[in-house]
Amino acid sequence: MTGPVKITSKTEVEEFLSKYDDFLFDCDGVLWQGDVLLPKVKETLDLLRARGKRLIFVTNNSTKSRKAYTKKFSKLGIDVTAEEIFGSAYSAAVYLKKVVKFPADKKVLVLGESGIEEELASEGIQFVGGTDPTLRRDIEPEDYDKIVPDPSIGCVLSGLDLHLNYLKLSMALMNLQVPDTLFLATNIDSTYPTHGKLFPGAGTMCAPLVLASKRQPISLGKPSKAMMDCVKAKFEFEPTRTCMVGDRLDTDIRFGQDGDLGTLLVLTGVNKESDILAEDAEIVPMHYMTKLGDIFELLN
Ligand SMILES: O=C(O)[C@H](O)[C@H](O)COP(=O)(O)O
Ligand SMILES: [Mg+2]
Repeated sequence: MTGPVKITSKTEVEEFLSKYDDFLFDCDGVLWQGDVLLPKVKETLDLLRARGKRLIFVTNNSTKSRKAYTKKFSKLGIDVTAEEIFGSAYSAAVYLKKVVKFPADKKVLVLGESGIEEELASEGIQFVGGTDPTLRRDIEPEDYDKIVPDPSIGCVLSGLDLHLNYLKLSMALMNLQVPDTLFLATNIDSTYPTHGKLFPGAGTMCAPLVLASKRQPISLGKPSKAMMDCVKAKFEFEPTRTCMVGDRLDTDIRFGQDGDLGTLLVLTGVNKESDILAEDAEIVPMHYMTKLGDIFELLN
């Protein structure tokens, strides 16, 4: 197996760029950490666009809808349309609408933020939970009798929820104990890279439910085939001329490999150089570089 090629020179960047027409960019840990753009990201994206490359943004972060992401990009000085963004909240909403054909008289119980709510609403799917402020409280003694399976709930959908609590977990578990209730996750990332550290990821929201319900969710984020099928259907790119750029081996790089794309790992997020150079490394990208901005810096 040829080892990963580290891109460190102008010649290597030119050779790398000549292989691809389309680039799928992961966001957290590649473009930014939290709300801070990583070095020379804007310059790199502008350079790729100037060379006629197509840019698509594929994020597992379900806290924002595609529309909300366009605002985040704009605040960071980068013009991106909602059509160029494909988030796990959108992936889950499309899956419920188009694959599950979720009944109009049923609701989704959401453990997550507004991104999930907005994408479900855009597909005409009813939901409860999510950012509902009445659920952001301790469980009270009188709740135990009130929390029962709700026949109007057809699905429990979990994502990165910055307001998780015992009350919401209890409501979700009651409904997951009904076998017909669908158990979905926007993604199951173990950690969330921000502020130079690793915080609990979306996977830690559904983990308690997996343990308690003895059920596994269907995950609609990277590296799921469901997400790749959706992205391929929407953008119709040529896999061998498309590169997935990510910071996480078990989501981004796996996603690219399973989709027969080229892969580039950047070391500004979850995984480090030692993870791919280790003898027992299971997932190894084709290429890697210290940060995405190296593309701009090495060419200038
Ligand atoms: O826990 C999460 O949801 C993920 O860490 C995070 O959102 C990943 O986002 P991405 O790197 O796919 O943009
Ligand atoms: Mg990432």
